[in-house]
Amino acid sequence: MENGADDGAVLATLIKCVNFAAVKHKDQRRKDPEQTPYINHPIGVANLLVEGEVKDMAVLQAAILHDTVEDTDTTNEELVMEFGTKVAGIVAEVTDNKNLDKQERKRLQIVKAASASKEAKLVKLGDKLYNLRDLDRTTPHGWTQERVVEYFHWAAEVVAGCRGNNEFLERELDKLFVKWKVDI
Ligand SMILES: Nc1nc2c(ncn2[C@@H]2O[C@H](COP(=O)(O)OP(=O)(O)O)[C@@H](OP(=O)(O)OP(=O)(O)O)[C@H]2O)c(=O)[nH]1
Ligand SMILES: [Mn+2]
Repeated sequence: MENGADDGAVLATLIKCVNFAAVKHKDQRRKDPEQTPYINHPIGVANLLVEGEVKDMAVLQAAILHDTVEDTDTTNEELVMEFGTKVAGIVAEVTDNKNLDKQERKRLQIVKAASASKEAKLVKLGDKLYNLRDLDRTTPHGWTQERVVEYFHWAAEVVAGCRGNNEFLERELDKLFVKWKVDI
């Protein structure tokens, strides 16, 4: 069956989004021993949401863009201009304030998760699932086993505030929490 004009527009929007994130993250690598290109992470988070049958385009776009403001020179205004207020708003909700010290940033993620929008909670669930699967697969460069275990426990607290939004993502997260003996 031939694709309709609407399908073309949806695809064009998603490709623009992937390209924007790829350009912004172009010099970044993951912390795994293989130094995987960073862009694999945001694309992978969006792909987890697709596996979880998330259909909301704004959520999928926000997933692809979710680390651009936190980790690159991208501004919220730029996202508003390029992708609109809804997508930019979701990204803003999942963006840590890097001016705060790390402990405070981590504490705020737990506090803010519970009152976040459903859209932001979905991105958070995908982000945490991707990062925990990564930690389950391999240890980032320079991380001790204790730091990995701590991340699992902290992530479970953030995930607690995001529950009730996606059965697939929450089930996959729970499998990892059970494996790593984290109380849920
Ligand atoms: N597990 C894992 N994480 C990696 C790797 N490479 C980069 N990261 C990123 O590191 C962050 C988690 O490391 P932390 O030490 O807790 O955070 P920090 O980078 O902000 O200091 C995640 O950021 P984030 O996506 O913004 O999420 P989060 O900080 O909200 O958890 C994750 O995407 C890797 O190889 N494995
Ligand atoms: Mn992320």
